[in-house]
Amino acid sequence: MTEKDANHRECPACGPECPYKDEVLCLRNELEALKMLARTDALTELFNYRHFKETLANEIERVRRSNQPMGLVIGDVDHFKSFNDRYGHELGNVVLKQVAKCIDRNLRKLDIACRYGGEEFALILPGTNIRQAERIAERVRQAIEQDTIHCNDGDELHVTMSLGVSVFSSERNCTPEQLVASADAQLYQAKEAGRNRSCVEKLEKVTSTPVTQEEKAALFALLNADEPKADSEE
Ligand SMILES: Nc1nc2c(ncn2[C@@H]2O[C@H](COP(=O)(O)OP(=O)(O)OP(=O)(O)O)[C@@H](O)[C@H]2O)c(=O)[nH]1
Repeated sequence: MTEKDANHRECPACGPECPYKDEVLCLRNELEALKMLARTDALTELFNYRHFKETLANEIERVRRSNQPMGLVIGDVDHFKSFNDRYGHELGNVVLKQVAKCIDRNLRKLDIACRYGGEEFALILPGTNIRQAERIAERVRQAIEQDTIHCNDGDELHVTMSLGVSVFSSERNCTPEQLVASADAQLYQAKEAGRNRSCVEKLEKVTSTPVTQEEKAALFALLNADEPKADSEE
């Protein structure tokens, strides 16, 4: 919106002649800025954990309705404690900011990058299947590996990241917490396997949907057929 448009906007409370129009519009803008701030991590400027939690729950609902899968990647900077101990917390913070930028550069517009906590990052990837999520995780991993951190004394440093990849689809029945736990388990595998790698959840292909006895009975009733006595007799 141009400045001219903004000046001609009606007051949302009392219409065009409202004497408090400018004040109300200004407060409204401030409220929007505060809302954004409440969802942003102060250090990295990515979304924060609060936004992650809300968005993950919403995206899971969207998958259930749209049938489009969603990827979840959790990444953790390798040996970050040693890095902090050796180079100091301030440089550690510089690294976290740079890692965040690197992640952001390597995602698509619709992807949602969050700081999960400490040196952990979470990426919500709407409309993404497990193979695509794996490719994105690898792209991020390689970009971080190739990025150079320039220190004030001229030194050049590098960090790496381990990542766990999981996916939610409409065939899957799990809670947001279980999905996070599954990506976390893959992250653990990546650390165990030597770090600086991504590990992907092995999904069992769902070939049939389990049907309850009640659903079976209802189906047979609909078809006016006799229900077999027990599964073992079929
Ligand atoms: N500089 C800085 N350090 C942080 C921040 N948040 C967490 N850390 C540090 O990140 C380190 C995480 O260490 P660990 O969880 O032991 O893991 P690690 O050393 O990265 O080892 P692996 O994950 O096993 O590769 C701790 O030393 C925390 O103090 C932060 O905002 N800034």
